[in-house]
Amino acid sequence: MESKAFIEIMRPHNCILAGIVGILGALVAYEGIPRINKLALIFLVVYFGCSAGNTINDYFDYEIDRINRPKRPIPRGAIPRNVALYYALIQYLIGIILAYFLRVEAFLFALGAYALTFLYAWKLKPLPFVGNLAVATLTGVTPIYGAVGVGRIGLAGYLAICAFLVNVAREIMKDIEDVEGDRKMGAKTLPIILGEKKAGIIASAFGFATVIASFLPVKVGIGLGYAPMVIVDAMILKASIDVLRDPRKASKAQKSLKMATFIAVISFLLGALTKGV
Ligand SMILES: CC(C)=CCC/C(C)=C/CC/C(C)=C/CC/C(C)=C/COC[C@H](O)COP(=O)(O)O
Ligand SMILES: CC(C)=CCC/C(C)=C/CC/C(C)=C/CC/C(C)=C/COP(=O)(O)OP(=O)(O)O
Ligand SMILES: [Mg+2]
Repeated sequence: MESKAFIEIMRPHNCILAGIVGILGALVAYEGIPRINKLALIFLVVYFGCSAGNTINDYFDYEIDRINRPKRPIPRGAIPRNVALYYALIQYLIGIILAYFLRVEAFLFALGAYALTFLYAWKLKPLPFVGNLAVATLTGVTPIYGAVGVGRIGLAGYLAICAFLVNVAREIMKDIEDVEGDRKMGAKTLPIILGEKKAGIIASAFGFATVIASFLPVKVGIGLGYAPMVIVDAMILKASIDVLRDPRKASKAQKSLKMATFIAVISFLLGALTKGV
């Protein structure tokens, strides 16, 4: 067993970003700075929900990852499959214990989100579009989780709409990217059911919807710090137009959406901290 594989299987880059989005949700909802211990708990509950979800995802995706992602920890033999299962359950337990120290609504919210990450990996992923919606919902509610953790919703609702829409677009683009391996395994993803061209049209529609939704916070006077959103919208528009024209560009487009998401999170944070400027 490789010890570093226990970090790798978490996909920490995703989980750190998700945890930051949880804190962002709390900041834009609270319109101020909540207590640091509360922000730390929100970050960790989201982090462990994401890391446990990634770990259990690789546990259930063992067969398909042997084709699509053979270098991942389980297919390459760095972590035995049964050890990955126990490791995921331990991460779930840590996150739930930490959630207990937040308000009861946040504890129950975490239970539901954790259950959905497990259900996605276990049963929902092979279902056409349902799997995409499940991941996008989990990703979308992350800022809402931070807001629930501090007891208000505020601007976090706009963050959630954008997060949901951009992740539906990205998940469909990832399915187009994985269509060969998924077809061999009999998965029923949107590009397999409808064809790559139609799936590309749907993905780009969600991309365009994200750009429109990204203007919502401007309505409520988010600050000048929001200016980097112009770069985000340009990246999303280009990725969406590319996939609309040629679904074979889905791999590059999904990576571009991931980068756009990272810049958008920073833009929302700066915008919230400069609200009214
Ligand atoms: C206008 C715009 C783009 C706003 C962004 C809104 C926003 C706050 C997005 C953040 C969403 C979020 C919580 C991202 C965290 C990263 C994450 C867990 C994404 C979901 O990943 C699932 C994906 O299938 C994992 O695949 P991969 O990234 O290839 O490992
Ligand atoms: C709101 C709370 C408390 C937690 C949310 C936790 C978060 C941010 C979840 C985000 C979505 C997520 C990371 C789900 C885990 C499952 C996952 C990795 C989905 C994508 O996996 P696949 O569709 O198999 O694609 P790859 O494995 O090829 O990346
Ligand atoms: Mg997977």
